[in-house]
Amino acid sequence: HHHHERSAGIIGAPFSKGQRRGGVEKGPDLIRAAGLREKLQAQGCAVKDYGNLTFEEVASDEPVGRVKCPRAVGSANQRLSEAVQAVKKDGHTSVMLGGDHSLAIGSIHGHSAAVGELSVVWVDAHADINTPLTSPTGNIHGQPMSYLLRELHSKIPALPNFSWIKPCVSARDLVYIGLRDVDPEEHYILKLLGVKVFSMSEVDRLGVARVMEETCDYLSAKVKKPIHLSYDIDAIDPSVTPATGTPVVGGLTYREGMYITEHLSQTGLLSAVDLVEVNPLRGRTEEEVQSTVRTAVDVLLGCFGRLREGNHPADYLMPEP
Ligand SMILES: CC(C)[C@H](N)C(=O)N[C@H]1CN[C@H](C(=O)O)[C@@H]1CCC[B-](O)(O)O
Ligand SMILES: [Mn+2]
Ligand SMILES: [Mn+2]
Repeated sequence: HHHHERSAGIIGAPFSKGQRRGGVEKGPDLIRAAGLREKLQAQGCAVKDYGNLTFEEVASDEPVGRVKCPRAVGSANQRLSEAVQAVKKDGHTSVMLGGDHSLAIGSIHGHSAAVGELSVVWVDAHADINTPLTSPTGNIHGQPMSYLLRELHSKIPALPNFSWIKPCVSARDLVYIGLRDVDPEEHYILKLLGVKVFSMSEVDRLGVARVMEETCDYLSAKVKKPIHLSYDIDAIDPSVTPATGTPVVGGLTYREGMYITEHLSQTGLLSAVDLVEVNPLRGRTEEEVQSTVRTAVDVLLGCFGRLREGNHPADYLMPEP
């Protein structure tokens, strides 16, 4: 059993109740079918697949105020939190395959339970920081960060199956990349809390290399903390990843999407990754679905050391005649 430099613990979270479109629960198995495990192993990464979580059926889940499916979302994320904590305790980098972005609640909560203070890099067209009272839709996939930030705790009403959540992220330890569809209420919150944002305007102005340099300098300005990367596939342009619930034009190129994870991988601080919002039913053709799923896999391979220049095993020896 030779030593592996990197080790991935895969958790499938086939969950869709943080939003209204069926199909996103098929994400985990589609990403597996595209060869995630084999491709990670081929690049020298150890892999343990913990399988798909099974989420308890919630009988009646009437909205609370505007918030939809709170009981199912709260229960699913409590299970996910426990699962991520266990994967971290087993010594792996956690890889959570969604499912919708409400799953970041459990993923980040469980990661923090295992490692303590952490940084969050949120790659997304959206900020997903609405509170239950600011949300325009009531869909919890647009709200996950509001339950996790200490600075917003006083703005969050009690919800059924949410009382287990302890806010575990400080606004100073959060960076957004790729924003281009932010609700006014979210924009107010981001400004109020002084959250670091690299919207698509900054990506255009600075270029992705400078964005990543500034992201990492900003997050490690005081002390280097484990990084939680929460990657919504809709951060990338819909011309590349159309099979997703809330596509927005003007997104990251495939190349920028890869550069982000190549850069984060090389910090050695990447401790957990979410890859969410892949929805095959939102692809108009099989090719649209496959382009989306292949890109999701490539994003994850970048997290575990894959470089476009190529890679070779540390112990490789050229064949001798
Ligand atoms: C609501 C529609 C009309 C709008 N184009 C749209 O999608 N808006 C985003 C922004 N705020 C909304 C919400 O809070 O419900 C939507 C959340 C997207 C969640 B994500 O996980 O995909 O990032
Ligand atoms: Mn999004
Ligand atoms: Mn999102």
